[in-house]
Amino acid sequence: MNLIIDAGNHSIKLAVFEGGGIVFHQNVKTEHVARQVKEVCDHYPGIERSIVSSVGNLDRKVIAVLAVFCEVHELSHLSKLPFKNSYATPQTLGLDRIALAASAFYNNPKGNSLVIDAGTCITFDMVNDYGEYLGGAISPGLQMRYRALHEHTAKLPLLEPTAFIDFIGNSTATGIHSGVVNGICLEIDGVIDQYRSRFSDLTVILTGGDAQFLSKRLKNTIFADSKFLLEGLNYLLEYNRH
Ligand SMILES: Nc1ncnc2c1ncn2[C@@H]1O[C@H](COP(=O)(O)OP(=O)(O)O)[C@@H](O)[C@H]1O
Ligand SMILES: CC(C)(COP(=O)(O)O)[C@@H](O)C(=O)NCCC(=O)O
Repeated sequence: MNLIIDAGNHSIKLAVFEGGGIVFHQNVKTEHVARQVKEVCDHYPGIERSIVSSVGNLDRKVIAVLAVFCEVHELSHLSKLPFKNSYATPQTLGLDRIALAASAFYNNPKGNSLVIDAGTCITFDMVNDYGEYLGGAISPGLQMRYRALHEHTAKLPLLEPTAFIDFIGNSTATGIHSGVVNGICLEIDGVIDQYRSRFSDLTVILTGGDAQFLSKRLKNTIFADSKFLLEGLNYLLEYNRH
């Protein structure tokens, strides 16, 4: 069994894999991770290995707790990758983006894949049909856009994401919802179109905390998979076994 830890900027995800499939997964708040890791390891004594990917503020204590129970691989730019990484600054590439690229590569090794992760940020990551990771884009996420409008103005309220009726907002609230939600959807659809014009037979994956909310609002029909990143980390853990 493998224990997977994905520490994003919003939340930390724990998952247990057995024989390539997920048998347990959970979102945990930062302050509870060390305790939760111990509970999961106690509950699944079959856990032998673990991989940790952090782009957030994961307490080093979590790694120390984990090391008591199993072998730990801390994902880094020095980890072995199954694809060619052509990012110009591999040492600064987000570890979550490496995991997404790994998942894209394993799921579609001979095809073109674009992964869109709608989390704290929205990231776009491209793996081509030669198994080469090219990079992509980093854009503000859904909550971040609502918060930015509130925090950088005197008058705009902080709103929660909601379905809006028309792109012409006729009030402050509907104007904000249109700007944020309609803006993100047009951005994602537009970016997908750009990639489709350059790459034939492109597979597009949408994942991350806001994937479900956004997928039904996008023009492009794409596959939303919430476990995509965790599966990428599990592949990388197996790939980095000694
Ligand atoms: N339980 C939830 N209910 C509603 N929205 C959620 C929930 N959990 C996460 N989200 C949404 O997902 C986003 C974070 O996605 P996530 O993939 O967890 O981000 P990160 O990888 O940056 O930690 C938040 O901005 C929020 O909009
Ligand atoms: C872009 C990110 C902040 C996204 O983080 P997330 O929204 O998944 O929490 C993260 O992948 C990161 O810190 N990247 C480093 C810069 C780069 O990828 O080039």
